[in-house]
Order: sequence, then C-alpha cells, then structure tokens
Amino acid sequence: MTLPKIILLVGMPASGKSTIGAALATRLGYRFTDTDILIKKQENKSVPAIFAQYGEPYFREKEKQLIPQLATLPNPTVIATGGGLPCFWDNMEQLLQVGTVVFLDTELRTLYQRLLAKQAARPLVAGQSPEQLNRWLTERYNLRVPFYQKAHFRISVTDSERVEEIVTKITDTLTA
Ligand SMILES: Nc1ncnc2c1ncn2[C@@H]1O[C@H](COP(=O)(O)OP(=O)(O)O)[C@@H](O)[C@H]1O
Ligand SMILES: O=C(O)C1=C[C@@H](OP(=O)(O)O)[C@@H](O)[C@H](O)C1
Ligand SMILES: [Mg+2]
Repeated sequence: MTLPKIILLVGMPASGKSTIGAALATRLGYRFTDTDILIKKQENKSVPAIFAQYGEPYFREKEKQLIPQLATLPNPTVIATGGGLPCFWDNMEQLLQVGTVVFLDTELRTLYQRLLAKQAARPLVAGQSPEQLNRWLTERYNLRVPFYQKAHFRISVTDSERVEEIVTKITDTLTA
C-alpha cells in the first residue's frame, strides 16, 4: 500500500505526538506541522499564555477554526494535533476527512511519568499533586478514548519503546 499524503497523530498529552510526528516526517521526507505551533504563531503567544489570558474555551475555538486550514497544507505532511483537539464538537470527524489519522495510544504509566517531569509547562495539569495528576489522567483518558478510537489506525506505545521504533511501527502499519 502507498503511504497517505496527510498523516495526523492524535492522542493524550505527552503521548509523543509532537516528537514522533517530527521523526516520522523526517523518515518519510514529509513536511511537519503541529496544531499547537500553528495556534502559537497565529496568536503570537505560547499555549500556556493563551490558557492563562483567555481561558480554555478560547483555545478550543482556535483549534476548531484551524481544522479547515489543515486540509489546505501542502502535501505530503505529518500533522501532530493537541491532545484535546479531537475531543470537542465534530472535530474528530473532520480530521478523518483531512487525512489518515493515527491514534498514539501510549500507556498511562508513561504519560504520568512524562507529565510529572514537565508539569509546569502544561496548563491543564500545572499545580496538581502527584495523586491529582494520576486521577486526572485516568479520568481524562476514559473521557477521550471514545474520540481517539475513531482514528483509522491505533498504535500502542509502551515506556521502553524508542522514537525510531515507534516510527517504524507506524510506517509498517500504514503500508501493511
Ligand atoms: N518514545 C519516547 N521515548 C522517550 N521519551 C519520549 C518519547 N516520545 C516522547 N517523549 C518525550 O515525552 C515528552 C512528551 O512528548 P511530546 O512529543 O511533547 O508529546 P505530545 O505532543 O503528545 O504532548 C517529551 O519530553 C518527549 O521528549
Ligand atoms: O490535552 C490537551 O487538552 C492539551 C494538550 C496540549 O498539546 P499536547 O497534546 O501536544 O501536549 C495542548 O494542546 C494544550 O496544552 C491542551
Ligand atoms: Mg504536542
């Protein structure tokens, strides 16, 4: 099977979408973009600053408004999405029309460790105790997984897997 020209990565925060997306694009010789970076450029503010200044609903509106623009990006492109983007309105249905959507299903234990290490930079989890973070992650995963599961493909990721191994898993799946 030939590789799709637009590949979108969805999944929980810290699942590796931005990191794996960039590495996948390099491997395939595709362009790479990230919805968080596009919003940051548009607003001329970091994602935490947008949350702090205008609140989450404003950020979600910006994410929603971005989707039609994703369909007009030059091909071929890998797009990493923000973790919450597919989980509002009919955003996931729209993403499925834009290109081939891959759900990076990274185990909760790994997400927890990564979020704990870089908690302050992430507005949704900043200031939580380790127990609160653990509970938040499980609840959020359960709420979001019905959206992520609509993806064309699901790749499970465990703690020990290196970026390049995950990239190979994705390309193998997409060409099987
Ligand atoms: N396979 C991996 N192995 C080790 N660390 C990883 C891996 N994938 C991502 N990371 C690290 O996990 C953190 C979150 O990754 P990131 O790509 O920002 O996730 P997302 O975009 O899904 O929030 C980053 O610090 C990144 O370096
Ligand atoms: O899960 C979320 O709701 C969010 C995830 C973040 O992106 P990553 O998934 O790339 O961390 C970013 O869009 C924002 O902080 C909200
Ligand atoms: Mg990201």
